[in-house]
Formats: sequence, C-alpha cells, structure tokens
Amino acid sequence: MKHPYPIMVNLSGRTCLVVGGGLVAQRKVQSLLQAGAAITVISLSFTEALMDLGSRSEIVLCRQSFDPARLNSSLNGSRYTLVVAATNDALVNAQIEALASREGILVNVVDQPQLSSFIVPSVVRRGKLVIAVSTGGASPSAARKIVQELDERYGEEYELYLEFLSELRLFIQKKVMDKQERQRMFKEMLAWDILARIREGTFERWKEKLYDALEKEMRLNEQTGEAEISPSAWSAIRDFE
Ligand SMILES: C[C@@]1(CC(=O)O)C2=NC(=C\c3[nH]c(c(CCC(=O)O)c3CC(=O)O)Cc3[nH]c(c(CC(=O)O)c3CCC(=O)O)/C=C3\N/C(=C\2)[C@@H](CCC(=O)O)[C@]3(C)CC(=O)O)/[C@H]1CCC(=O)O
Ligand SMILES: NC(=O)c1ccc[n+]([C@@H]2O[C@H](COP(=O)([O-])OP(=O)(O)OC[C@H]3O[C@@H](n4cnc5c(N)ncnc54)[C@H](O)[C@@H]3O)[C@@H](O)[C@H]2O)c1
Repeated sequence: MKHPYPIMVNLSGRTCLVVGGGLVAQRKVQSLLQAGAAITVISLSFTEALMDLGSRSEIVLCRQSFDPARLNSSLNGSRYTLVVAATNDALVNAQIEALASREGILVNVVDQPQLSSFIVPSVVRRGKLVIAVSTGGASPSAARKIVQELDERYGEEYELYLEFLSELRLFIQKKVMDKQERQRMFKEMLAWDILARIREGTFERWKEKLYDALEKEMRLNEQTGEAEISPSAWSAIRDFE
C-alpha cells in the first residue's frame, strides 16, 4: 500500500461481516459497533465479550467454519459494505479477501496488510473530533504510542469545543451572506481562548453572553427580509471576546 487514502466512512446501519472470533476480531467488532454498523460474525469460536454482545443482540453470531460457497452467495450485490478477515488461518483469510474483492467489497485482512484494501488506524475520539494515526502497517504499536501522546495533548474539553464551533459556524452560515466575511469570522473564532474557558468552567456563562450580544447586534436586511450580522456588528462581538 504505497499511498493509502484516508477517508471517514459512514457505516451507520450498514452491514459488515467479520470472520473470526478472537481478540483481533473483537477489537474490529468494537470499533465497527461504535460506528453504528450492523455486524455479522462468522467463527468457530468467540471471545467472551463477543458472546456477550451476541446474547444482547448487538451483533449476529454464526458459529461455523468459513464456507466459501455459502459466503460467495451472501456476498453478492452489496450485502456487505465491509468485510474483515480475522481468523488465525492465513489461507482462509486470503480466500475471504479474494471473494470480497471479486464482489468489489472493501476488505481488511488482519494478518496480511498487503492484501487488504483498507487497514484500520489507531484513534483518539473527542466527540466529533477524530484523530487517526496510521503507520501503513509498519508498526501498529508505534501508531498506538503516538495516539497515547495525542490522547494527553487533546483533552476531553475538545468535545465541547468542537460542538460550540460547529454550532456557531452554522449560525454564521445562516446570518452572514458574504462568503469572504464568513471565512474571516471562522478564522477569528479559532483565535478565541475557548478551551481555557472550558477548562476553567467559565465557558457556559461566556457563551450565553456571546449569543446575547450576537442577537443584539443583528440587523434586518431590507432586501432579503432576514436578520443578519453585519461586519461592524462582528467587530463588536470580537471586542466582546
Ligand atoms: C491500530 C490498530 C487498530 C485495530 O486493530 O483496531 C491496529 N493494530 C492495533 C494493535 C496491534 N496490532 C498488533 C499489535 C502487537 C504489537 C505489534 O506487533 O506491533 C498491536 C498492539 C497492541 O495490541 O497493543 C499486531 C499486528 N497488527 C497487524 C499485524 C499483521 C502484520 O503486520 O502482518 C500484526 C502482527 C501479528 C503477529 O505477528 O502475530 C496488522 C495491522 N494492525 C493494524 C491496526 C493495521 C495497521 C495499522 C497501522 O500501523 O497503520 C494492520 C496492518 C491491519 C489491520 O488490522 O487493520 C490497533 C491499535 C488499537 C489501539 O489504538 O489501541
Ligand atoms: N491486525 C492486528 O491488529 C493483529 C494483531 C495481532 C494479531 N493479528 C493476526 O490476526 C490473527 C487473529 O488473531 P487473534 O488473536 O484474534 O487469533 P485467535 O486465535 O484468538 O482467533 C482466531 C479466530 O478465528 C477462528 N477461525 C479459525 N479458522 C476459522 C475458519 N476456517 N472459519 C471460521 N473461523 C475460524 C477461530 O475460531 C478463532 O475464533 C492472528 O493469526 C495474527 O496473525 C493481527
């Protein structure tokens, strides 16, 4: 994999297949579940955590040996969005890869990165913020170590911070018609010391005051009949900061 292409995939409600029921399969199932996927696991045996998820109907477990003929028919069309080959049998994993690739389904082969059409990075999550680290398979434990460093650097406050930026950005998109003005505002917002406010516990009060000030500075655009934030009003808000 010379130049892997990083993307964020929406797996919500999509059906994914994991073959194998050991600790590696379990790790992939847990991250797929976080993404809201509907998961089927085919394996001869399952870890306790997988059994537990199965008994709570969070995933579907099929206790059987991987059967190419059967899987071949269930892989037709676009039944599975993703497949993970996670058995401890390299030949079986390669067989799964061949079948999935033939159907045009993205497949992760846990023991043969060179066969995989995608590999899974190590991640830090803070609400909407996802920081993904990959070494392209060179050293998964190095990816994990780097993530541990990022985990300390980007604390829990980033979740609220991103929520706020997203909310204010949507507000500005609605209330500021000029594109360049909007871009300038988005850049300025990043210079505000919001993270410190969240850490100090003064953020909620500050946010309320900011929105009050924004509402106060809103002017009616005679042409569109919409309330807008004028550039001069934004300067007042900036000074408020
Ligand atoms: C990030 C993470 C995500 C996840 O699995 O969800 C992930 N591996 C993690 C951990 C981890 N994996 C291994 C160890 C033991 C120490 C070591 O060997 O270093 C540890 C460390 C640990 O467990 O702490 C062993 C290992 N891994 C692979 C092989 C096969 C091979 O290299 O041939 C072998 C050797 C097996 C053997 O020889 O027996 C292959 C892959 N592992 C990948 C991902 C993909 C590349 C990621 C990248 O670097 O970009 C890739 C290519 C395919 C894939 O799985 O997608 C997850 C961290 C989760 C977290 O953040 O907590
Ligand atoms: N990608 C990674 O992050 C990573 C990390 C460590 C190890 N590995 C590799 O992943 C493989 C799996 O690791 P593990 O610790 O989960 O292994 P494991 O031995 O604990 O589990 C293997 C699972 O595959 C099932 N299985 C074996 N043959 C099967 C078949 N024909 N049909 C259906 N199910 C079958 C077994 O029943 C078992 O549940 C290892 O062989 C190793 O090479 C990958």
